[in-house]
Amino acid sequence: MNFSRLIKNCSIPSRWLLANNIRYQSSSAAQNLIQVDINEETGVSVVSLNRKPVNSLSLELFKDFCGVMDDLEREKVRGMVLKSSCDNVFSSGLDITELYPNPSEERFEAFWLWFQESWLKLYASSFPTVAFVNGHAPAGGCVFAISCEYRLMLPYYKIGLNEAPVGIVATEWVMNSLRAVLPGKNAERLLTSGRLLDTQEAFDIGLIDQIVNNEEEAMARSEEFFATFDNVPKLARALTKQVYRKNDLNQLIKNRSSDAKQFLNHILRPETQKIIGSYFKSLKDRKKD
Ligand SMILES: CCCCC/C=C\C/C=C\C/C=C/C(=O)SCCNC(=O)CCNC(=O)[C@H](O)C(C)(C)COP(=O)(O)OP(=O)(O)OC[C@H]1O[C@@H](n2cnc3c(N)ncnc32)[C@H](O)[C@@H]1OP(=O)(O)O
Repeated sequence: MNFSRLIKNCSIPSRWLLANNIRYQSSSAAQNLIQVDINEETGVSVVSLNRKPVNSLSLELFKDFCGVMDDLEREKVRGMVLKSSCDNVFSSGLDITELYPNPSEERFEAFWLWFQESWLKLYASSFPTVAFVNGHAPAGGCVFAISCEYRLMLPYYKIGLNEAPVGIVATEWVMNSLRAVLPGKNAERLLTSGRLLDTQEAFDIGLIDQIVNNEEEAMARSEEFFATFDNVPKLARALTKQVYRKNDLNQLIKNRSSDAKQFLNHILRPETQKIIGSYFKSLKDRKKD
């Protein structure tokens, strides 16, 4: 195998960004949408999604996430723990206001490309990744979690890919990330039913790896996970992960602009807009009851 070609092919940021003529520029330093804390002693970085109240995923959050991932690659961190700094919610998924009502083509295209970019950087990161699911993780929240290598979750929350009931078809690369974590038939059932599982159910079918009771425990379990790689050369580990995930990555890399167009066409269909609109209204109305 030609390793130098492989490394070049895995040079995640520049190759993929330049292909789409988009470059990282921190969009929201003042908003502090992502908090990063690197422990100098252990080399572990804790990345907290911080878009109050429920970490809905906006264009600005995706841009900042990509910037953070680039920084962590440069810093050569030993591992990353991804968590939320919002109460009770890991992430509520894509910000519905990016999808409804009828987004402008320009904004939506940028939104989707940065979302793809976030997934590519997380899914192919050279360092080990742990999701500490410290709150509900529907839809895009679940995608963040399944794109990491290891999942820890607090009890009594919900996780799953509920795109279908919201009128959205999860894209193929999202389905592939789920298939990488769950055996075929469970993955398909989770996607087609859009059912959200509670922590125990998610553990029972293998969607998460461990249930933890608090943050301290989560950090201790993460440290144990990172320690399993301490005697493995970093480059060999990273390339093994990237080659193992290569088919999933290539499926998106080869189809980035058609993926964005397809999703936009789907979102702009009047029937889809209607379903998302009534779903969003039901979210707002829930509070009034
Ligand atoms: C590596 C990168 C991976 C990224 C992957 C992303 C996407 C994957 C690909 C495919 C498609 C994905 C589609 C989606 O994600 S669509 C979004 C689907 N999300 C949901 O269905 C969740 C909806 N929210 C909830 O169920 C609940 O809010 C909650 C998360 C369980 C939290 O409940 P809680 O009671 O604590 O809060 P509220 O419900 O009162 O919410 C507070 C406030 O926020 C508004 N809100 C909630 N979710 C969203 C959202 N996703 N977008 C925009 N706004 C949201 C809610 O309406 C409230 O607003 P208010 O004005 O009433 O205060």
